[in-house]
Amino acid sequence: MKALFLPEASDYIGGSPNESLSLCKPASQSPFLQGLQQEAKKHHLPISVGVHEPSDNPTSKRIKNTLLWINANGEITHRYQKLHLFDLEMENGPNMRESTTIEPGDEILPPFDSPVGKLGAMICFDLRFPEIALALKRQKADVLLYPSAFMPTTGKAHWLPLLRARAIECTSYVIAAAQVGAHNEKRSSYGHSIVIDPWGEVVAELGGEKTDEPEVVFADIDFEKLRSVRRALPLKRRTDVYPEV
Ligand SMILES: O=C(O)CNC(=O)[C@H](CS)NC(=O)CCC(=O)C(=O)O
Repeated sequence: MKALFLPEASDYIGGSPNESLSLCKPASQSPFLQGLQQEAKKHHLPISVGVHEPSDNPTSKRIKNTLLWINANGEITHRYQKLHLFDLEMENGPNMRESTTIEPGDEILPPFDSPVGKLGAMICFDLRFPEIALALKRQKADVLLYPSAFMPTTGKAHWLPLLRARAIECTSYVIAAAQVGAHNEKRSSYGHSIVIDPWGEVVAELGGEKTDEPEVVFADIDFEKLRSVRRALPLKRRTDVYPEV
């Protein structure tokens, strides 16, 4: 059983807020998504993909940043809308204001079954908020998804330790497919797509030498490993002392 995991914003990364808005299409009118749906069906391969989608409010000047699950019949069966938006203001750049173009979601998508385990959906900047990962783990997620387009500056400093921490503290697999290289004059992404096991060990990663080229990496999800780590390290929370998330 296999599944394909693609990054955040796999449809496009705009060079400006206006470009991002103007390129946005509903799923039913997106040639990119329709292509993926056909391929999913043809190869019987479920696909997780991050895209942009229009707001439900037709007068909104913002769009949604979503993660879609396309099942092996080519149908979109799950949709998570990014909760935390990336606003960054460093003294000498880079700056980023995702909240000007993106409308935040307001719910956690309950983990859902897939051929590669029960999946918990998050997107990129959500990685910095352990509460959402812990809530998904509590709802029985086996695998945490962080499709991303991390910035090179923050990526170098934070990508790996944050992802390993989420895997270790949730005793869960982490799959983080990431955008890589230059998108336009202003934007480029850190890359380093990675799969981490529930013990915190990196089982597959991209990056290495040619960090700027698109690549694919394969990894196995070992359910016996998942069970044995959780058995050995039960992490019983003191929700009598602090609130459960
Ligand atoms: O803009 C798009 O179309 C796609 N979305 C993104 O690239 C988003 C928002 S700008 N990137 C991040 O959240 C990076 C977070 C990050 O780098 C960090 O947390 O350090």
